[in-house]
Amino acid sequence: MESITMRYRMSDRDVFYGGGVVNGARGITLMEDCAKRLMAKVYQNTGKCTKVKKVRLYEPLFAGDYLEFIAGIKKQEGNKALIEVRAYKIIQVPEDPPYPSSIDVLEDPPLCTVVQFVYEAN
Ligand SMILES: C[C@H](N)CC(=O)SCCNC(=O)CCNC(=O)[C@H](O)C(C)(C)COP(=O)(O)OP(=O)(O)OC[C@H]1O[C@@H](n2cnc3c(N)ncnc32)[C@H](O)[C@@H]1OP(=O)(O)O
Repeated sequence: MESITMRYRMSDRDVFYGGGVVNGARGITLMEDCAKRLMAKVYQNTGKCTKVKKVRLYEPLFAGDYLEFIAGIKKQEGNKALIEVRAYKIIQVPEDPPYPSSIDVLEDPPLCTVVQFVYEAN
């Protein structure tokens, strides 16, 4: 199955709420970028998103989190594709970091966000 992977570190620029919390829409925007890249890979054009079929926000995202986004095609019919993008937290900042650069590499990355997009290729 065709897929693409993108890694991104959330930063203070991505924070919307107090406590360093990133707004859900920021994660979804990055996930749509992944869906577009997958469309380009499969159809050689980015097409257009016609529907957002599912959005699940299972875990909050914070500045300093490293996310791994994985996009795959769940269903294809003609020029229509149902693309699912999953976001996993692979690294986070420890609660009481001994150094400003301290990180925790998560052995079992939690699934944070799932979005399904319906795309139509041009
Ligand atoms: C100040 C601002 N207003 C704050 C914001 O708006 S923050 C912006 C974005 N939102 C978030 O970051 C929310 C992130 N999500 C959470 O923090 C939590 O999910 C929650 C607090 C919303 C709920 O947590 P909790 O009560 O612990 O939920 P659960 O009972 O564990 O799970 C709820 C349902 O989801 C299912 N589920 C959980 N994890 C997974 C997974 N990895 N894969 C599949 N399904 C998962 C779980 O089974 C529950 O399903 P049911 O309701 O039982 O069917």
